[in-house]
Amino acid sequence: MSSNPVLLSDDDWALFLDVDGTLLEIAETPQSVHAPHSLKRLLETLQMRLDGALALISGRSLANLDQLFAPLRLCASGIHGLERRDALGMLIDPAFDVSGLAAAHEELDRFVAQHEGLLLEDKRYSLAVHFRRAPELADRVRDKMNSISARLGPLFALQAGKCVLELRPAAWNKGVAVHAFMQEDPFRGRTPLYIGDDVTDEDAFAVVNALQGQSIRVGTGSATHARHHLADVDAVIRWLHDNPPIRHRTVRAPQGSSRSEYSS
Ligand SMILES: O=P(O)(O)OC[C@H]1O[C@H](O[C@H]2O[C@H](CO)[C@@H](O)[C@H](O)[C@H]2O)[C@H](O)[C@@H](O)[C@@H]1O
Repeated sequence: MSSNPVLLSDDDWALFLDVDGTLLEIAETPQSVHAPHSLKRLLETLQMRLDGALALISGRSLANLDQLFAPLRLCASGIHGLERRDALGMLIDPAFDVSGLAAAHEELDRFVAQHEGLLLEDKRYSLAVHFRRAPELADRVRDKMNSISARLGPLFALQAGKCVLELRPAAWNKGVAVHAFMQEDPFRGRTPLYIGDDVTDEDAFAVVNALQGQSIRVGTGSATHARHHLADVDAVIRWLHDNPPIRHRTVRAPQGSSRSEYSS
């Protein structure tokens, strides 16, 4: 795995960015993160230079992403690939029946109330239990989520993350979202570049690799499909500033040979 990703200068890039741990430093609770103005400006600039081929691919809900990055309303996928907003601003929100989660919600409400430091995040289609403030409870959370998962059956998957375990619809993942964006303008025909930091980004790395794109894992420690590596959130922001993936337009020279030029 290379720690100095290099972009081929004459590719037309489509950029996919994970959020927590990639663009935003991990914080004690989901609500305590903040997207600085400089980050929003960087995303806006990249989006323009890519003619719109930039999407956030997050475990957070779309509504939550819009709050965090307001006033930007970027192309995005929320809840690990389940929700999606395309480049026309259209919402693709599969009518997934979540009634099966109601009993799990009640059970987890009680469980979290009995264990100080745990936090239940209800994302409508999924339920996440955070234990960042009580890491000693990790095994107990795992046991509880495993037992609920077994009762819910194969429609829901148990998703691990950073100090979190989540029950989410099994049919979607971040790879599904990246694949869907790549079928649509302005992503179609581009070379995908995905940057992410967590186990939930691995499906997307695999899809991007299969499309001959670039995959970059942030941080170290776990096995990964990613082919490149950046150290942390600061390194990601610096790298995006220094190596902005942009759109190149191939223009025909008079003799019929071709050359590339930046679209900006
Ligand atoms: O796919 P991502 O955009 O990376 O989102 C993954 C999860 O991020 C949030 O939880 C994580 O970040 C919190 C804030 O830094 C942190 O307190 C928590 O421990 C992390 O797991 C978010 O709350 C989840 O819904 C996302 O799935």
